[in-house]
Amino acid sequence: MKTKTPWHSGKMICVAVFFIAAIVTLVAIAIVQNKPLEQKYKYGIVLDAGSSHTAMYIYEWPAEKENNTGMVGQRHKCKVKGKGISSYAREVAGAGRSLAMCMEEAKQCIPAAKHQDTPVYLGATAGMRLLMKQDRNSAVKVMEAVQQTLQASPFSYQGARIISGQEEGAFGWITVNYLGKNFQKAAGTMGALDLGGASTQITFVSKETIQSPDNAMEFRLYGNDYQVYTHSFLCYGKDQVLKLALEKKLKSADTSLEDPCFHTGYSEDKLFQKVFDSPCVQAVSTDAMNKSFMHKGSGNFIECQNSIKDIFNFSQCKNSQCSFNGVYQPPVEGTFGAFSAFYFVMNFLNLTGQSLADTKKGMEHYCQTPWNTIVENHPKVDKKYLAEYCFSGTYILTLLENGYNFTSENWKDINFIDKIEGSNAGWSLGYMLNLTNMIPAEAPDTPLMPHGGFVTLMLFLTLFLLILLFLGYTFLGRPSCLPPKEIV
Ligand SMILES: Nc1nc2c(ncn2[C@@H]2O[C@H](COP(=O)(O)OP(=O)(O)OP(=O)(O)O)[C@@H](O)[C@H]2O)c(=O)[nH]1
Ligand SMILES: [Ca+2]
Repeated sequence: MKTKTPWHSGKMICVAVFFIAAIVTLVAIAIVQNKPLEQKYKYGIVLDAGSSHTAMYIYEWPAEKENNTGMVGQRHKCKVKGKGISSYAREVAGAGRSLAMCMEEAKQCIPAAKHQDTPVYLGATAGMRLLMKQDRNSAVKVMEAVQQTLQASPFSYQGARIISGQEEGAFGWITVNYLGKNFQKAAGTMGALDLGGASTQITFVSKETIQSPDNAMEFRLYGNDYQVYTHSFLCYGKDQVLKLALEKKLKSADTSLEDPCFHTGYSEDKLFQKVFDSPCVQAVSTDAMNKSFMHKGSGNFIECQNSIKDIFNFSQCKNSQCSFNGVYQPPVEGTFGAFSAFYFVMNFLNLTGQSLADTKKGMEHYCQTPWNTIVENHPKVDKKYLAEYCFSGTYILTLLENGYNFTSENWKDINFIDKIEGSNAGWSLGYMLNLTNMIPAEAPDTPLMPHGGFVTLMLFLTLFLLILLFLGYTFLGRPSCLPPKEIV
Protein backbone atom coordinates (compact mmCIF):
# COMPACT_ATOMS: atom_id res chain seq x y z
CA MET A 1 0.00 0.00 0.00
CA LYS A 2 1.30 3.51 -0.96
CA THR A 3 1.69 5.96 1.87
CA LYS A 4 0.09 9.31 1.23
CA THR A 5 2.62 12.17 1.45
CA PRO A 6 1.20 15.67 2.12
CA TRP A 7 2.26 16.57 -1.44
CA HIS A 8 -0.03 13.91 -2.77
CA SER A 9 -2.93 15.36 -1.00
CA GLY A 10 -5.52 16.75 -3.39
CA LYS A 11 -5.87 19.84 -1.25
CA MET A 12 -2.21 20.66 -1.65
CA ILE A 13 -2.42 20.34 -5.42
CA CYS A 14 -5.47 22.56 -5.49
CA VAL A 15 -3.60 25.14 -3.43
CA ALA A 16 -0.76 24.93 -5.95
CA VAL A 17 -3.19 25.42 -8.85
CA PHE A 18 -4.65 28.52 -7.22
CA PHE A 19 -1.16 29.72 -6.37
CA ILE A 20 -0.15 29.52 -10.01
CA ALA A 21 -3.40 31.08 -11.16
CA ALA A 22 -2.64 33.94 -8.80
CA ILE A 23 0.85 34.32 -10.29
CA VAL A 24 -0.54 34.34 -13.81
CA THR A 25 -3.02 37.04 -12.81
CA LEU A 26 -0.20 38.98 -11.18
CA VAL A 27 1.91 38.85 -14.30
CA ALA A 28 -1.03 39.88 -16.45
CA ILE A 29 -1.62 42.87 -14.19
CA ALA A 30 2.10 43.70 -14.22
CA ILE A 31 2.10 43.67 -18.03
CA VAL A 32 -0.91 45.94 -18.30
CA GLN A 33 0.22 48.21 -15.50
CA ASN A 34 3.78 48.54 -16.80
CA LYS A 35 2.84 49.02 -20.43
CA PRO A 36 4.71 52.16 -21.50
CA LEU A 37 2.30 55.06 -21.45
CA GLU A 38 1.79 56.88 -24.69
CA GLN A 39 4.97 58.99 -25.02
CA LYS A 40 4.53 62.66 -24.16
CA TYR A 41 7.16 64.85 -25.80
CA LYS A 42 8.75 68.07 -24.69
CA TYR A 43 10.43 70.55 -27.02
CA GLY A 44 13.17 73.18 -26.86
CA ILE A 45 14.43 75.71 -29.42
CA VAL A 46 17.99 77.03 -29.77
CA LEU A 47 19.04 79.64 -32.30
CA ASP A 48 22.73 79.39 -33.13
CA ALA A 49 23.54 82.92 -34.29
CA GLY A 50 26.90 82.27 -35.95
CA SER A 51 29.14 84.74 -37.76
CA SER A 52 28.19 83.47 -41.23
CA HIS A 53 24.56 82.52 -40.64
CA THR A 54 21.92 81.66 -38.03
CA ALA A 55 20.44 78.19 -37.66
CA MET A 56 17.41 77.30 -35.56
CA TYR A 57 17.30 73.85 -33.98
CA ILE A 58 14.20 72.24 -32.50
CA TYR A 59 14.94 69.46 -30.03
CA GLU A 60 12.48 66.95 -28.62
CA TRP A 61 12.58 64.34 -25.89
CA PRO A 62 10.18 61.99 -24.07
CA ALA A 63 8.89 63.87 -21.04
CA GLU A 64 9.60 61.05 -18.56
CA LYS A 65 13.14 60.42 -19.67
CA GLU A 66 14.68 63.84 -19.71
CA ASN A 67 17.55 62.91 -17.40
CA ASN A 68 18.72 59.89 -19.36
CA THR A 69 21.71 60.41 -21.61
CA GLY A 70 21.06 60.44 -25.35
CA MET A 71 17.29 60.96 -25.06
CA VAL A 72 17.16 64.45 -26.58
CA GLY A 73 17.22 64.46 -30.37
CA GLN A 74 17.03 67.05 -33.11
CA ARG A 75 13.54 67.24 -34.54
CA HIS A 76 14.08 70.02 -37.09
CA LYS A 77 16.70 72.46 -38.38
CA CYS A 78 15.89 75.73 -40.10
CA LYS A 79 18.60 77.78 -41.83
CA VAL A 80 17.89 81.48 -41.58
CA LYS A 81 18.13 83.12 -45.02
CA GLY A 82 20.92 85.62 -45.50
CA LYS A 83 24.00 86.36 -43.40
CA GLY A 84 24.65 86.18 -39.66
CA ILE A 85 23.06 88.69 -37.26
CA SER A 86 26.36 90.62 -36.90
CA SER A 87 26.05 91.70 -40.54
CA TYR A 88 23.00 93.81 -39.59
CA ALA A 89 25.02 96.37 -37.61
CA ARG A 90 23.87 99.19 -39.90
CA GLU A 91 20.25 98.03 -40.08
CA VAL A 92 19.58 96.35 -36.76
CA ALA A 93 15.85 95.73 -37.26
CA GLY A 94 16.80 93.42 -40.14
CA ALA A 95 18.50 91.08 -37.65
CA GLY A 96 15.19 90.51 -35.85
CA ARG A 97 13.21 90.21 -39.09
CA SER A 98 15.66 87.64 -40.46
CA LEU A 99 14.53 85.14 -37.80
CA ALA A 100 10.81 85.41 -38.56
CA MET A 101 10.59 82.64 -41.17
CA CYS A 102 12.29 80.06 -38.98
CA MET A 103 10.12 81.03 -36.00
CA GLU A 104 7.10 80.45 -38.24
CA GLU A 105 8.46 76.98 -39.07
CA ALA A 106 8.83 76.31 -35.35
CA LYS A 107 5.15 77.14 -34.83
CA GLN A 108 4.21 74.57 -37.48
CA CYS A 109 6.59 71.94 -36.18
CA ILE A 110 5.73 72.05 -32.45
CA PRO A 111 2.13 71.21 -31.41
CA ALA A 112 0.28 74.44 -30.49
CA ALA A 113 -0.58 73.12 -27.02
CA LYS A 114 3.15 72.90 -26.25
CA HIS A 115 4.17 76.37 -27.51
CA GLN A 116 4.11 78.20 -24.21
CA ASP A 117 6.04 75.46 -22.40
CA THR A 118 8.75 75.35 -25.07
CA PRO A 119 11.86 77.31 -24.06
CA VAL A 120 13.61 79.35 -26.76
CA TYR A 121 17.24 80.45 -26.42
CA LEU A 122 19.52 82.41 -28.73
CA GLY A 123 23.29 82.22 -28.43
CA ALA A 124 25.50 84.41 -30.59
CA THR A 125 29.11 83.48 -31.25
CA ALA A 126 32.25 84.95 -32.79
CA GLY A 127 30.59 87.30 -35.30
CA MET A 128 28.91 89.16 -32.43
CA ARG A 129 32.07 88.96 -30.28
CA LEU A 130 33.89 90.78 -33.08
CA LEU A 131 31.09 93.33 -33.54
CA MET A 132 31.20 93.94 -29.77
CA LYS A 133 34.88 94.92 -30.19
CA GLN A 134 34.31 96.96 -33.31
CA ASP A 135 31.04 98.75 -32.53
CA ARG A 136 29.62 97.97 -29.10
CA ASN A 137 26.59 100.18 -29.55
CA SER A 138 25.42 98.42 -32.71
CA ALA A 139 26.12 95.02 -31.15
CA VAL A 140 23.84 95.79 -28.20
CA LYS A 141 21.13 96.99 -30.60
CA VAL A 142 21.38 93.84 -32.73
CA MET A 143 20.92 91.71 -29.61
CA GLU A 144 17.90 93.81 -28.59
CA ALA A 145 16.37 93.37 -32.04
CA VAL A 146 16.63 89.56 -31.96
CA GLN A 147 15.34 89.54 -28.39
CA GLN A 148 12.22 91.44 -29.50
CA THR A 149 11.47 88.95 -32.26
CA LEU A 150 11.80 86.00 -29.90
CA GLN A 151 9.72 87.63 -27.18
CA ALA A 152 6.96 88.20 -29.71
CA SER A 153 6.83 84.46 -30.48
CA PRO A 154 4.41 82.15 -28.60
CA PHE A 155 7.34 80.25 -27.08
CA SER A 156 8.84 80.73 -23.64
CA TYR A 157 11.68 83.23 -24.18
CA GLN A 158 14.69 82.34 -22.04
CA GLY A 159 17.30 84.82 -23.22
CA ALA A 160 19.47 85.98 -26.12
CA ARG A 161 23.15 86.50 -25.34
CA ILE A 162 26.65 86.38 -26.74
CA ILE A 163 28.21 83.20 -25.39
CA SER A 164 31.91 83.05 -24.49
CA GLY A 165 34.48 81.06 -26.45
CA GLN A 166 34.88 78.71 -23.45
CA GLU A 167 31.14 78.04 -23.37
CA GLU A 168 31.10 77.46 -27.13
CA GLY A 169 33.90 74.89 -26.81
CA ALA A 170 32.54 73.19 -23.70
CA PHE A 171 28.95 72.88 -24.96
CA GLY A 172 30.19 71.45 -28.27
CA TRP A 173 32.08 68.83 -26.25
CA ILE A 174 28.97 68.09 -24.16
CA THR A 175 26.87 67.72 -27.33
CA VAL A 176 29.09 65.15 -29.05
CA ASN A 177 29.54 63.10 -25.89
CA TYR A 178 25.86 63.26 -24.94
CA LEU A 179 24.81 62.12 -28.42
CA GLY A 180 27.50 59.42 -28.41
CA LYS A 181 26.25 58.30 -24.95
CA ASN A 182 29.87 58.52 -23.80
CA PHE A 183 29.20 59.89 -20.32
CA GLN A 184 28.12 56.49 -19.06
CA LYS A 185 30.70 54.46 -20.97
CA ALA A 186 34.01 53.26 -19.54
CA ALA A 187 35.70 54.01 -22.89
CA GLY A 188 35.91 57.72 -22.09
CA THR A 189 34.93 60.85 -23.94
CA MET A 190 35.59 62.29 -27.38
CA GLY A 191 37.27 65.64 -27.96
CA ALA A 192 35.48 68.32 -29.98
CA LEU A 193 36.90 70.41 -32.83
CA ASP A 194 34.65 73.16 -34.17
CA LEU A 195 35.60 75.39 -37.11
CA GLY A 196 33.24 78.30 -37.61
CA GLY A 197 33.47 81.33 -39.84
CA ALA A 198 35.07 83.62 -37.24
CA SER A 199 36.44 81.36 -34.50
CA THR A 200 37.60 77.81 -33.91
CA GLN A 201 37.41 75.72 -30.72
CA ILE A 202 39.36 72.75 -29.41
CA THR A 203 38.06 70.88 -26.34
CA PHE A 204 39.16 67.56 -24.85
CA VAL A 205 39.75 65.73 -21.58
CA SER A 206 43.41 65.82 -20.61
CA LYS A 207 45.23 63.67 -18.05
CA GLU A 208 47.67 66.54 -17.52
CA THR A 209 46.74 69.12 -14.87
CA ILE A 210 45.59 72.12 -16.87
CA GLN A 211 48.17 74.86 -16.41
CA SER A 212 46.02 77.88 -17.21
CA PRO A 213 42.68 78.55 -15.47
CA ASP A 214 41.21 80.18 -18.62
CA ASN A 215 41.48 76.86 -20.42
CA ALA A 216 40.15 74.60 -17.66
CA MET A 217 36.57 73.54 -17.14
CA GLU A 218 35.35 70.99 -14.65
CA PHE A 219 32.14 69.03 -14.92
CA ARG A 220 30.44 66.38 -12.85
CA LEU A 221 28.09 64.52 -15.18
CA TYR A 222 26.15 61.32 -14.50
CA GLY A 223 28.33 60.61 -11.46
CA ASN A 224 31.72 61.15 -13.15
CA ASP A 225 34.17 64.06 -12.86
CA TYR A 226 35.71 65.50 -16.01
CA GLN A 227 38.56 67.96 -16.32
CA VAL A 228 38.29 69.49 -19.74
CA TYR A 229 40.78 71.61 -21.66
CA THR A 230 39.18 74.16 -23.98
CA HIS A 231 40.32 77.07 -26.09
CA SER A 232 38.56 79.27 -28.61
CA PHE A 233 40.69 81.17 -31.14
CA LEU A 234 38.87 84.32 -32.17
CA CYS A 235 39.75 85.31 -35.78
CA TYR A 236 40.80 81.74 -36.65
CA GLY A 237 37.45 80.72 -38.14
CA LYS A 238 37.61 79.98 -41.85
CA ASP A 239 36.38 83.39 -43.12
CA GLN A 240 38.45 85.55 -40.79
CA VAL A 241 41.56 83.48 -41.38
CA LEU A 242 41.25 84.14 -45.12
CA LYS A 243 41.36 87.86 -44.31
CA LEU A 244 44.40 87.31 -42.05
CA ALA A 245 46.15 85.39 -44.84
CA LEU A 246 45.37 88.03 -47.48
CA GLU A 247 46.46 90.82 -45.13
CA LYS A 248 49.90 89.17 -44.82
CA LYS A 249 50.31 88.99 -48.60
CA LEU A 250 48.81 92.33 -49.61
CA LYS A 251 50.61 95.68 -49.61
CA SER A 252 48.39 98.74 -49.80
CA ALA A 253 49.95 99.76 -53.13
CA ASP A 254 49.22 96.38 -54.77
CA THR A 255 46.82 96.24 -57.68
CA SER A 256 47.06 92.50 -58.08
CA LEU A 257 47.92 89.52 -55.89
CA GLU A 258 49.12 86.09 -56.95
CA ASP A 259 47.82 83.57 -54.41
CA PRO A 260 48.93 79.89 -54.24
CA CYS A 261 45.80 79.04 -52.19
CA PHE A 262 43.53 79.69 -55.20
CA HIS A 263 43.45 77.72 -58.46
CA THR A 264 45.37 78.69 -61.59
CA GLY A 265 43.00 80.53 -63.87
CA TYR A 266 40.99 81.96 -60.93
CA SER A 267 40.85 85.73 -61.11
CA GLU A 268 38.50 88.06 -59.25
CA ASP A 269 38.51 91.80 -58.63
CA LYS A 270 38.17 92.37 -54.88
CA LEU A 271 37.88 95.50 -52.73
CA PHE A 272 40.52 96.05 -50.03
CA GLN A 273 37.53 96.63 -47.80
CA LYS A 274 36.65 92.93 -48.05
CA VAL A 275 39.95 92.11 -46.38
CA PHE A 276 40.34 95.02 -44.00
CA ASP A 277 36.77 95.44 -42.70
CA SER A 278 37.41 93.29 -39.64
CA PRO A 279 38.93 93.86 -36.18
CA CYS A 280 41.01 90.73 -36.84
CA VAL A 281 43.25 92.65 -39.26
CA GLN A 282 45.15 95.95 -38.95
CA ALA A 283 43.08 98.94 -39.99
CA VAL A 284 44.00 100.76 -43.24
CA SER A 285 43.10 104.24 -44.41
CA THR A 286 39.66 104.92 -45.89
CA ASP A 287 41.41 105.67 -49.20
CA ALA A 288 42.98 102.24 -49.25
CA MET A 289 39.67 100.61 -48.25
CA ASN A 290 38.03 101.82 -51.47
CA LYS A 291 40.75 100.48 -53.76
CA SER A 292 40.55 97.08 -55.35
CA PHE A 293 43.05 94.38 -56.32
CA MET A 294 43.00 91.51 -58.78
CA HIS A 295 43.04 88.28 -56.79
CA LYS A 296 44.70 85.64 -59.02
CA GLY A 297 45.31 81.99 -58.25
CA SER A 298 48.56 80.08 -58.78
CA GLY A 299 47.43 76.76 -57.23
CA ASN A 300 50.27 75.37 -55.16
CA PHE A 301 49.56 73.49 -51.91
CA ILE A 302 53.11 73.66 -50.45
CA GLU A 303 53.40 77.40 -51.10
CA CYS A 304 49.88 77.91 -49.78
CA GLN A 305 50.73 76.01 -46.59
CA ASN A 306 53.88 78.10 -46.12
CA SER A 307 51.87 81.30 -46.49
CA ILE A 308 49.25 80.06 -44.01
CA LYS A 309 51.95 79.20 -41.43
CA ASP A 310 52.71 82.96 -41.35
CA ILE A 311 49.44 83.65 -39.59
CA PHE A 312 50.40 81.43 -36.65
CA ASN A 313 52.95 82.51 -34.10
CA PHE A 314 54.86 79.44 -32.95
CA SER A 315 57.71 81.23 -31.22
CA GLN A 316 56.51 82.20 -27.74
CA CYS A 317 55.13 79.88 -25.06
CA LYS A 318 55.08 80.52 -21.31
CA ASN A 319 53.85 77.02 -20.41
CA SER A 320 55.24 73.52 -20.88
CA GLN A 321 53.71 73.42 -24.38
CA CYS A 322 51.51 75.54 -26.60
CA SER A 323 49.37 75.27 -29.69
CA PHE A 324 50.08 78.69 -31.24
CA ASN A 325 50.02 82.40 -30.43
CA GLY A 326 51.36 81.58 -26.95
CA VAL A 327 48.23 79.62 -26.01
CA TYR A 328 48.85 76.74 -23.60
CA GLN A 329 47.65 73.34 -24.81
CA PRO A 330 48.38 69.90 -23.38
CA PRO A 331 49.12 67.16 -25.95
CA VAL A 332 45.95 66.03 -27.76
CA GLU A 333 44.49 62.82 -26.29
CA GLY A 334 41.90 60.29 -27.43
CA THR A 335 39.50 60.49 -30.33
CA PHE A 336 38.04 63.72 -31.70
CA GLY A 337 34.88 64.72 -33.50
CA ALA A 338 35.62 67.52 -36.00
CA PHE A 339 32.49 69.32 -37.15
CA SER A 340 31.12 72.49 -38.84
CA ALA A 341 33.58 73.68 -41.51
CA PHE A 342 36.05 70.89 -40.61
CA TYR A 343 33.36 68.57 -41.95
CA PHE A 344 31.99 70.75 -44.81
CA VAL A 345 35.45 71.19 -46.31
CA MET A 346 36.98 67.75 -45.75
CA ASN A 347 33.78 66.04 -46.86
CA PHE A 348 33.70 68.07 -50.08
CA LEU A 349 37.35 67.21 -50.72
CA ASN A 350 36.67 63.51 -50.02
CA LEU A 351 39.41 63.52 -47.40
CA THR A 352 37.54 62.35 -44.31
CA GLY A 353 38.94 58.85 -43.87
CA GLN A 354 42.53 59.08 -45.07
CA SER A 355 45.98 59.05 -43.51
CA LEU A 356 47.74 62.37 -42.99
CA ALA A 357 50.14 61.63 -45.89
CA ASP A 358 47.25 60.81 -48.26
CA THR A 359 45.34 63.88 -47.13
CA LYS A 360 48.35 66.03 -48.07
CA LYS A 361 48.63 64.29 -51.47
CA GLY A 362 44.91 64.84 -52.03
CA MET A 363 45.29 68.55 -51.20
CA GLU A 364 48.30 68.90 -53.48
CA HIS A 365 46.34 67.40 -56.35
CA TYR A 366 43.23 69.45 -55.65
CA CYS A 367 45.03 72.80 -55.35
CA GLN A 368 46.92 72.34 -58.62
CA THR A 369 43.75 71.51 -60.58
CA PRO A 370 42.96 74.49 -62.88
CA TRP A 371 39.95 76.63 -61.94
CA ASN A 372 38.00 75.87 -65.12
CA THR A 373 38.29 72.10 -64.44
CA ILE A 374 37.06 72.63 -60.88
CA VAL A 375 34.07 74.63 -62.12
CA GLU A 376 33.31 72.02 -64.79
CA ASN A 377 33.48 69.19 -62.25
CA HIS A 378 31.17 70.92 -59.76
CA PRO A 379 28.58 72.86 -61.74
CA LYS A 380 26.09 72.91 -58.86
CA VAL A 381 28.42 74.15 -56.10
CA ASP A 382 28.26 77.81 -55.13
CA LYS A 383 31.34 79.50 -56.75
CA LYS A 384 32.22 81.36 -53.56
CA TYR A 385 32.54 78.10 -51.61
CA LEU A 386 34.19 76.38 -54.59
CA ALA A 387 36.93 78.98 -54.95
CA GLU A 388 37.91 78.64 -51.28
CA TYR A 389 38.21 74.86 -50.77
CA CYS A 390 41.93 74.79 -51.60
CA PHE A 391 42.58 77.56 -49.08
CA SER A 392 40.23 76.10 -46.45
CA GLY A 393 41.54 72.52 -46.78
CA THR A 394 45.13 73.75 -46.50
CA TYR A 395 44.23 75.86 -43.47
CA ILE A 396 42.52 72.87 -41.79
CA LEU A 397 45.59 70.68 -42.33
CA THR A 398 47.92 73.36 -41.02
CA LEU A 399 45.73 74.13 -38.00
CA LEU A 400 45.43 70.46 -37.03
CA GLU A 401 49.04 69.44 -37.68
CA ASN A 402 51.08 72.53 -36.91
CA GLY A 403 48.60 74.35 -34.66
CA TYR A 404 47.13 71.61 -32.46
CA ASN A 405 50.02 69.16 -32.96
CA PHE A 406 48.18 66.17 -34.40
CA THR A 407 50.64 63.74 -36.00
CA SER A 408 50.51 61.02 -38.65
CA GLU A 409 49.99 58.54 -35.74
CA ASN A 410 46.92 60.15 -34.22
CA TRP A 411 45.45 61.67 -37.41
CA LYS A 412 43.15 58.60 -37.64
CA ASP A 413 41.64 59.61 -34.28
CA ILE A 414 40.03 62.64 -35.92
CA ASN A 415 36.50 61.81 -37.11
CA PHE A 416 35.01 64.37 -39.44
CA ILE A 417 31.34 64.39 -38.49
CA ASP A 418 28.23 66.30 -39.39
CA LYS A 419 25.59 64.55 -37.30
CA ILE A 420 25.42 61.93 -34.54
CA GLU A 421 22.19 59.89 -34.37
CA GLY A 422 20.42 62.47 -36.53
CA SER A 423 21.43 65.54 -34.50
CA ASN A 424 23.98 68.09 -35.73
CA ALA A 425 27.23 68.30 -33.81
CA GLY A 426 27.63 71.84 -32.42
CA TRP A 427 27.35 73.78 -29.18
CA SER A 428 23.59 74.41 -29.31
CA LEU A 429 22.32 71.06 -27.96
CA GLY A 430 24.81 71.10 -25.05
CA TYR A 431 23.78 74.69 -24.31
CA MET A 432 20.11 73.73 -24.01
CA LEU A 433 20.85 70.56 -21.99
CA ASN A 434 22.78 72.68 -19.53
CA LEU A 435 20.18 75.44 -19.22
CA THR A 436 17.31 72.99 -18.76
CA ASN A 437 19.31 70.97 -16.17
CA MET A 438 18.94 67.89 -18.30
CA ILE A 439 22.38 66.52 -17.50
CA PRO A 440 22.37 65.50 -13.85
CA ALA A 441 25.57 65.50 -11.80
CA GLU A 442 24.74 62.05 -10.47
CA ALA A 443 23.54 59.08 -12.51
CA PRO A 444 19.72 58.88 -12.28
CA ASP A 445 18.24 55.80 -10.56
CA THR A 446 17.40 53.23 -13.14
CA PRO A 447 15.02 50.27 -12.63
CA LEU A 448 16.68 46.92 -11.93
CA MET A 449 15.87 45.83 -15.44
CA PRO A 450 14.11 47.33 -18.45
CA HIS A 451 10.36 46.86 -18.88
CA GLY A 452 10.71 44.25 -21.64
CA GLY A 453 13.17 42.21 -19.58
CA PHE A 454 10.91 42.32 -16.54
CA VAL A 455 7.89 41.04 -18.46
CA THR A 456 9.92 38.29 -20.14
CA LEU A 457 11.31 37.15 -16.81
CA MET A 458 7.86 37.03 -15.23
CA LEU A 459 6.46 35.02 -18.14
CA PHE A 460 9.41 32.67 -18.03
CA LEU A 461 8.98 32.05 -14.30
CA THR A 462 5.25 31.41 -14.71
CA LEU A 463 5.91 28.97 -17.51
CA PHE A 464 8.52 27.25 -15.37
CA LEU A 465 6.05 26.87 -12.49
CA LEU A 466 3.40 25.51 -14.83
CA ILE A 467 5.85 22.91 -16.14
CA LEU A 468 6.72 21.97 -12.56
CA LEU A 469 3.04 21.55 -11.79
CA PHE A 470 2.52 19.44 -14.88
CA LEU A 471 5.47 17.22 -13.94
CA GLY A 472 4.18 16.93 -10.39
CA TYR A 473 0.81 15.93 -11.75
CA THR A 474 2.27 13.37 -14.16
CA PHE A 475 4.65 11.73 -11.72
CA LEU A 476 2.88 12.05 -8.44
CA GLY A 477 -0.74 11.34 -9.34
CA ARG A 478 -3.99 13.25 -9.83
CA PRO A 479 -5.32 15.55 -7.19
CA SER A 480 -8.45 14.49 -5.33
CA CYS A 481 -10.32 17.66 -6.23
CA LEU A 482 -10.49 16.45 -9.85
CA PRO A 483 -13.01 13.73 -10.76
CA PRO A 484 -11.40 10.23 -10.73
CA LYS A 485 -10.37 8.74 -14.06
CA GLU A 486 -12.84 6.13 -15.22
CA ILE A 487 -11.46 2.65 -14.74
CA VAL A 488 -11.95 0.60 -17.81
N1 LIG B 1 31.29 74.41 -48.05
C1 LIG B 1 30.36 74.71 -47.19
N2 LIG B 1 30.63 75.67 -46.32
C2 LIG B 1 29.69 76.01 -45.45
C3 LIG B 1 28.43 75.37 -45.42
N3 LIG B 1 27.70 75.93 -44.41
C4 LIG B 1 28.49 76.88 -43.87
N4 LIG B 1 29.68 76.93 -44.51
C5 LIG B 1 30.82 77.80 -44.25
O1 LIG B 1 31.61 77.17 -43.25
C6 LIG B 1 32.07 78.12 -42.29
C7 LIG B 1 31.62 77.72 -40.95
O2 LIG B 1 30.22 77.72 -40.93
P1 LIG B 1 29.49 77.68 -39.53
O3 LIG B 1 30.00 76.57 -38.74
O4 LIG B 1 28.04 77.78 -39.78
O5 LIG B 1 30.05 79.05 -38.91
P2 LIG B 1 29.32 80.09 -37.96
O6 LIG B 1 28.63 79.34 -36.89
O7 LIG B 1 28.47 80.99 -38.77
O8 LIG B 1 30.56 80.93 -37.40
P3 LIG B 1 31.11 81.07 -35.90
O9 LIG B 1 30.32 82.18 -35.27
O10 LIG B 1 32.53 81.43 -36.05
O11 LIG B 1 30.90 79.76 -35.22
C8 LIG B 1 31.58 79.46 -42.80
O12 LIG B 1 32.63 80.01 -43.56
C9 LIG B 1 30.40 79.14 -43.68
O13 LIG B 1 30.25 80.09 -44.71
C10 LIG B 1 28.19 74.34 -46.33
O14 LIG B 1 27.13 73.73 -46.37
N5 LIG B 1 29.19 74.06 -47.22
CA1 LIG C 1 29.41 78.14 -35.08
